[in-house]
Amino acid sequence: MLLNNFTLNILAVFITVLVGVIVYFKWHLSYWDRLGVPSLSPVLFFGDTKNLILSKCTIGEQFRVFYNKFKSKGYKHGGIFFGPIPFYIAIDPEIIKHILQKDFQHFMNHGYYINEEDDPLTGHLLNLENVKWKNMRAKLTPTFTSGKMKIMFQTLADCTTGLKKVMDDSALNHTPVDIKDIFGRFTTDIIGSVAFGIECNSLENPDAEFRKYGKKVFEIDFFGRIKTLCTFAIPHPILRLFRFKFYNSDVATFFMDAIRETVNYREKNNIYRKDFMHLLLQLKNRGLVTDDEKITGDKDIVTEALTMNELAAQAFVFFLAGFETSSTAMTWALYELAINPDVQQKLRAEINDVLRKHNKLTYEAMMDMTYMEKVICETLRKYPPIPVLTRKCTKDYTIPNTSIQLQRGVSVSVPVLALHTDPEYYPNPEKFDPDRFNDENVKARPGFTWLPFGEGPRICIGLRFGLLQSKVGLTAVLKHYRIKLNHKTQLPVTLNPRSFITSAKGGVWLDVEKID
Ligand code: HEM
Repeated sequence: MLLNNFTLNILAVFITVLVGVIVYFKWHLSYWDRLGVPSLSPVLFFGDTKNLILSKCTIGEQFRVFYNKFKSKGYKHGGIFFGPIPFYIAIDPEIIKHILQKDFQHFMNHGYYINEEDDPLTGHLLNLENVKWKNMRAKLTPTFTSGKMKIMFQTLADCTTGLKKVMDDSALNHTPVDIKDIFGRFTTDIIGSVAFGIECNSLENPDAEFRKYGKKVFEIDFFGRIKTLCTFAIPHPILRLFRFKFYNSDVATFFMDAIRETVNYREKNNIYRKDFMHLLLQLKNRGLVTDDEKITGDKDIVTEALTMNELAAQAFVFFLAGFETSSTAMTWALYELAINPDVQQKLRAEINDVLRKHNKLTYEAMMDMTYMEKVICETLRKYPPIPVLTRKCTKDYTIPNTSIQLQRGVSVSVPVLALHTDPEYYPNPEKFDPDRFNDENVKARPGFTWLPFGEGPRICIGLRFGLLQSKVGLTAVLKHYRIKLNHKTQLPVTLNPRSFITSAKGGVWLDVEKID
């Protein structure tokens, strides 16, 4: 009898807690309705993102479903639940413009996890917030000017030798290439060289350590997904209290050691090399970027210099943000060129004309390739490597022309893939048509409807470099090889739901024919 009473009491407590939790979550899930923002039909635990959490679609596709649902009802914005987390979605380009540019002070941060003490590589530009971000952005901006791109160009062009060798082997042996893997090795070699000052040789040796760890950063397994969700769901001060680390320790150790070794070697031997690492060393030792070859010596410090950990985190983000995005863009470009041979031929004709005029591959030649630019823009439209932009609301904000107030701390998103495939802005969006980026067509479209690099003060700092290395890679391939789609490519092509970056499930496989 005593036991029965005890059991009943436990049961009663359990049911009360359960009912309490359910009531709380029901109330929580009515957050957008209470605010007056159009919402969908969120359910417990999954929110509105069941398909995404169960890996049935990509984040870009999931947000496109939301976008279409809100837009079809005439709404300019909406509110969804990413699991239990409320996310505001801007649909109307005018609202997007306010968020990314006009009212930037309210949306300055990405909201990603940062723990400089226990996980120093998280202290990079993409993650930094508020004043720290502003200062770091100001310091790094001079490293990405067109002048600096020009200086680095040869280091970048040198990596095409390895690329051609791999393509030659494929053409000679009639073996199809997994082009994403080849371009991944190409951009690893480039960024390894310009950001770390290391000859990675991953084109020659696919098992090179740099390639191995570079891939590992992007391979998000089950625990990686849980970790990522934690960084959105749990307040960051609590995570920091428990010394939560985002990057796996083997990855962090590899990159920290590689950077430390390069820094020590260059400082000890006063080495000058035309690359990002040289500019980062100037920032560390002199506090600013200059046009000379000095990395140490007189202290010209005008602002605070970078610490060793800060330098390492910035070199790391150049790698993180620079290799997979560009290799993805080049992969999709070749996929489209393989299935649109007329566009491939037109682009090759431009490459031949421009290279004949300039005699060799130079920075100026790359700038002259205007059709190439359009092909890349159209590729980034159809397949934006980063399909959704995110921001954190950092100050309460009244949405323009409404009385709705977004609260500080709420996550905000811009559904890039959805905008890029909206027939209102891009008629017949499935068609690959570089002429959409002719001057008159660009002018006819509303602004803030092409956002592969983001926009506003937080726009991709490496935009120029990303475009440049994509142009160089495509030029090196198309000048010497005709490409066709190999039957190993899974058709119709679908997006890989296990990747945050917009990539093809099963990869893109190409047959390569050498042009004499
Ligand atoms: C095709 C190539 C690339 C694409 C599509 C791309 C795309 C993006 C996007 C969408 C963002 C976020 C912008 C926003 O939130 O508004 C970003 C930020 C960033 N990207 Fe890129 N990126 C590319 C290449 C590169 C390269 C080559 C580098 C460096 C070498 C780089 C470094 C960065 C950094 C450091 C940030 C953070 C900027 C900040 O928060 O201030 N990216 N990129």
